[in-house]
Amino acid sequence: ALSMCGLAKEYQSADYEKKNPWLVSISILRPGRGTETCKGTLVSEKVILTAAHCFTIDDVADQIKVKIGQKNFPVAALKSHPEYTVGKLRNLGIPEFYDYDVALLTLKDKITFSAEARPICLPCTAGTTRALRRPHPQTTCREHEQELMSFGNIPALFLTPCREKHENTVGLRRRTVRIKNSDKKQSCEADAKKAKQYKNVTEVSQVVTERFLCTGGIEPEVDPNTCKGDSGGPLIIAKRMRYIQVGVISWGVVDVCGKNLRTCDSDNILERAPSHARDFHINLFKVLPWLRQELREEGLDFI
Ligand SMILES: Cc1cc(Br)c(Nc2ncc[nH]2)c2c(Cl)c[nH]c12
Repeated sequence: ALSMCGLAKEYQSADYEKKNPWLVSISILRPGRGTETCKGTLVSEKVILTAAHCFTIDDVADQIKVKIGQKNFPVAALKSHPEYTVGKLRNLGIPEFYDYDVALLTLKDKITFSAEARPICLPCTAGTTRALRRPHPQTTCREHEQELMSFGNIPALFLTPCREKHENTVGLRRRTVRIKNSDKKQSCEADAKKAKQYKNVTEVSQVVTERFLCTGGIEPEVDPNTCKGDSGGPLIIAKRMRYIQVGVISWGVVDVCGKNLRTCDSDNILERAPSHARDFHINLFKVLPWLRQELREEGLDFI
């Protein structure tokens, strides 16, 4: 049977690889310049979705290490979105521009799905129609967007590493945020100008384009924030224990983490982040033509 996307072990004692079997850790080895780490998601038997800004023009596939569950997988190819151009606005004094900040890694070999390695659901695929318990093929892509991204501030979640208090191991925590999609959208986007890299931004729409979803801040509730290392990770909407990825974590206004990991226990919920600490994610509904094209042979059955 077609593998079911967005399905995870839910029992409390399951380790985090089983609770988030699509989460991929990506390390890019740069001889003499250390290693950059990013996150990504498994979207088919051999393709990983992540952020384009994790890579530089000189990175080649064999420098990239991918870990899913506890296993490492070699990478065959890296392809960033053709419209991603980080230096596009340099002449306006804007050093980093994250429009179309998405990329796909293709693994050398197909992965056998297991409790530790399973794909997440992507918008406008038959898998998401099934996950939403809607009739296939009658259900349309527009209906996916209406059901998932309807009006209002949409509850969503992202995953961030944390330090297990007692052992010295790294855990993973689901953090709930609200996608500001209505009355709070304007003020969410306006805070982009408070990023130190964006002091020369005159018009917010220069850096917050149509491709972005905005989370963070303290209205209607305090949202946790991403860290740089979360780049490329998923922004997920959970519907009846099925998980659908609607965004890719791209950039944020304040790097609330710095070097030290936050502890996993939930007592430090009251983050010290300022109200203008916002995060911006590439909206997968806005890069569908590219996803369809690049994933056309992955058996995802786009609708
Ligand atoms: C997830 C993430 C990525 C990047 Br790149 C950051 N850096 C940045 N944002 C604006 C310009 N550069 C941040 C910050 Cl800051 C917080 N979270 C981030």
